[in-house]
Formats: sequence, structure tokens, C-alpha cells
Amino acid sequence: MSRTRIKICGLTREADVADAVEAGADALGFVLYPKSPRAVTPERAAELARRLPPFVTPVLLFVNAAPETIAHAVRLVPQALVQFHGDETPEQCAAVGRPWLRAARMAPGFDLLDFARRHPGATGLLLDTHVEAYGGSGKVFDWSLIPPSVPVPVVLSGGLNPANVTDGVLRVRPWAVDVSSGVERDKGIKDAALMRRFCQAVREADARTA
Ligand SMILES: O=C(O)c1ccccc1N[C@@H]1O[C@H](COP(=O)(O)O)[C@@H](O)[C@H]1O
Repeated sequence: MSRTRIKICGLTREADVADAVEAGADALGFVLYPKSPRAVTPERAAELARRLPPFVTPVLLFVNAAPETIAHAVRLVPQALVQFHGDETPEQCAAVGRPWLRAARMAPGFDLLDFARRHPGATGLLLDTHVEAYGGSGKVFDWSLIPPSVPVPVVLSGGLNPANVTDGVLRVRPWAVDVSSGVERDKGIKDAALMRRFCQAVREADARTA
């Protein structure tokens, strides 16, 4: 049985961090994009990340941030993985000197294999729906746009929720899934029951995977 990794993103409160860990998340995302309704400061992300037990990874999410902003945040959360969710070039991603995930904005005509080739340094590609606001939209993209063999670990994202994630894992067989809106009561306010149901739904898919 494979074990699909789970990232829950957009946390802003200590109680939600505790509930997400309890639900079974492998990684928790903190949005350092000031235009997001889920934005936290680097200092706040560091406070929240300090709550994480061993083997639960904090992820710092940026959208077209200045290099000095990113450098400041990764200094405060040295154990973090970095998620680039904007128009950053491969060189800009690599220059941070930390393991990084690159968001691919999925839409008809987007060439994911070419994108993967252009980002050889990424530890994984996070596939999200193409929206003007860059992410966190709660919108699903057409999973049939994903080519059958992507040469790097794939994180399936975009509009996942407890009702559709089992299907997503069974159809796409990603390395991990990522959710924000689908486990929220309000923007940046997570719902403990939805996070538990989401993680259970992923495990249900895993149990059905030979
Ligand atoms: O969460 C946000 O507000 C956000 C803002 C800008 C870029 C990315 C953002 N979040 C990421 O978007 C995807 C999908 O989120 P959803 O589940 O569809 O709400 C996810 O990777 C979040 O990490």
C-alpha cells in the first residue's frame, strides 16, 4: 500500500496547527503572500512552525516575493520547505538555497513536461488550477491534463476536499495532495472535522491502491 503524503495549507492559528497535526498532516503551509486572505508574517509563520512535532514539515509559500523577504523568512524557519507559487524563474527558486516545490498553473495547453524539464532543481511540482489570484481558489482543474508519467514527484492541489480527494488520489496517483479551501470554515480558519475527514479520505484511497 502506498502512503500519499498530505499537506494542509493556509494555517493562521495555533489551534488549527494542532488539529491538522492530529488529523494526520505531513506538512503544513504558511502563506507569505500579503494579498492572500490567509497571509501571515514571517514572524507569525515562525511562531506557528515552532508548534510542529518532528517529521511534520513547515512549508513557506511565496508569490513573486523579493529575495530579501524570502531570505528573512527562511532564516526564521530554517527547517522549512519553500513553495514558489508565482512567476518565479528556476534560477530565482534555486537561489534561495533551500529545498523547493514549484507550483504549476494547470490550464488547457499548458505543457507540464516542458515545465518539469525547465525546473530540474524542484523537489516536486505542485499542480494547481490556473487562476488570476495565483492560488487558494478552491477550484478543481481537469485532471486529464496531467500527462501519465511526470518525472518528478507530483503534489495534486486545487479545489480538493473530503468529497473528491479519494477520486483524485486514485486517478492521478500523486506523491502528495495539498488542500486549503476544502478544509476551511472561513478563509484562514480551518475546520478540525473537515481536516480529519480529508485525511481519512486520502487513507481510503491508499487502502484501495495495490
Ligand atoms: O492560499 C492562498 O491564499 C494562496 C494564495 C496564493 C497562492 C497560493 C495559495 N494557496 C495554495 O493554493 C493551492 C490550492 O488551494 P485550494 O485548496 O484550491 O484552496 C494550495 O497549494 C495552496 O497552498
